[in-house]
Amino acid sequence: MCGIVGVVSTTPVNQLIYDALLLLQHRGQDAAGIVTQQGRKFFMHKAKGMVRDVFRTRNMRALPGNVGLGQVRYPTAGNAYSEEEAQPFYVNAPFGIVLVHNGNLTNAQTLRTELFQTDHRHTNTESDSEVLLNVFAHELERATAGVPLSPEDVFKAVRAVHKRIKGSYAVIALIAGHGLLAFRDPHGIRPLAIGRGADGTVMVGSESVALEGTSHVFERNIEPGEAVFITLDGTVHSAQCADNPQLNPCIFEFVYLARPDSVLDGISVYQARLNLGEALAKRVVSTVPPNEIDVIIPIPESSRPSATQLAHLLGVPYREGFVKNRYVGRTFIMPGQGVRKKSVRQKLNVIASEFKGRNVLLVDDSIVRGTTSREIVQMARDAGARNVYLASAAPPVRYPNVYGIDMPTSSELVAHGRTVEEIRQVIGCDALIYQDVDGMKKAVGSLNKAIVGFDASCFDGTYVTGDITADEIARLNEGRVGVEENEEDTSRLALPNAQDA
Ligand SMILES: O=P(O)(O)OC[C@H]1O[C@H](OP(=O)(O)OP(=O)(O)O)[C@H](O)[C@@H]1O
Ligand SMILES: NC(=O)CC[C@H](N)C(=O)O
Ligand SMILES: [Mg+2]
Repeated sequence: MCGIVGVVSTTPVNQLIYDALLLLQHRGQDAAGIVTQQGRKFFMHKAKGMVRDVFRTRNMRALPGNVGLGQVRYPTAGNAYSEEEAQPFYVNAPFGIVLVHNGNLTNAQTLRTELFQTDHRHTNTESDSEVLLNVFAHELERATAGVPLSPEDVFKAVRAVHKRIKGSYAVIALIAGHGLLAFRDPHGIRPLAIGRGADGTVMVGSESVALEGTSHVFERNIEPGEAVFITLDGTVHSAQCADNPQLNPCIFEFVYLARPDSVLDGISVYQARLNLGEALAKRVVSTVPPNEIDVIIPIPESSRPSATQLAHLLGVPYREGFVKNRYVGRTFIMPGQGVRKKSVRQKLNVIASEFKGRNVLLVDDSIVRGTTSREIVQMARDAGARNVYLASAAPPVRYPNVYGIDMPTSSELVAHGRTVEEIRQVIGCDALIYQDVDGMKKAVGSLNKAIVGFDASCFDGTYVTGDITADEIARLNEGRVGVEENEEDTSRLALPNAQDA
């Protein structure tokens, strides 16, 4: 999950791309980059860090032109610490292409070998996105009938890309002197939308909030498998480039990744979270009678809509018991377990009066490694809570994610191989209530009946692009830097009074 944006306008786009990236900052905090084009020349600035830190005034001044793209990175492949793997990526032939990618390729290693041995192309990083760019460049070279490029040439290249690459990919690319291309994988796992400004500016971005927050009107989602090519005069061409497109958006976008004020694939993220809270209410009453709960407290930020709806339905007061330091980013998308753990305490502090002598029900949107929950439950106890119950608006996360969420191995997931009772003991709460998988799918899916199925692989172990074997998962993690050495293997966590599963 990264944030991507692309713009074709008649006025300078540097500030517009910067503003859109700020609105997508929650999708990636590790690196940021922008490329603009003036004449035939690309201007690029990218570095590690958040948008505000990466772009100083001098960098912004050095990004001229009326067309461009940008990305905020959340590393899920390659090297989380490498400056070179910040996006956009550039290749000089054919024409000159820069590209940004949200998602994760599951056959990047095979493609890297193929690129070298068959296509004779060099990749210089461990990033799957660089592989994607080179596959696209190779196919564009083959598809080009003449200069200037026709939209049909571009679509032909995208068709070939869909045949070669596997995994999840929402992509925006700028082809020098020709236009801006956007396409989505045949399952539409990662989101991508297009909209327009009053002056005719065309914008493509990961979430509707990037369009609306910069005064553009959302027009539609890019369809799974579809490619949209916007020529430099703002004309939009589009074509379906996949043989069997099927919309299977990632359900974790609705649980945690996306901003609540976004609408993705026709579903309001906020409404999805309210529905998850409603479904969770039914699960809570069967475990803890509402009259034994004095107060419901969300774990800020993402669980708030679900917690309000849960409190409303149970008729229990909703209170704020944790204050979030707004200057600390999202902890889940930080690379490395050490920094994630430290950041929970830096990020959240208790209002002790809300806990003292009370039975509290804490609500989170999801429990992944259990980093947040274990700290929070202890903080609630230290603040004097009598009983600390914990409810999760998502089901247990039991399987690795291979589509762009940083959950590469099952051993780091607190729910992997454990019963709910065992997880409860690891987290240290007095009762633990999870959403169930069907309840989650219904809660979100009822908001757009056209969606036949979600990618819910981290919850149900079903991979929409075809079965992913344990070997493939291991191969995907080869060459990853910035995860393993810091990662805490939760299978080694001691259970207080029980044997590990
Ligand atoms: O079990 P864990 O491995 O700790 O992961 C789950 C937690 O991480 C996320 O919060 P985060 O701080 O990233 O963002 P938020 O402020 O949007 O809730 C999520 O909302 C959970 O609170
Ligand atoms: N999560 C993402 O979308 C990341 C994109 C790409 N796989 C990277 O690691 O840079
Ligand atoms: Mg959270």
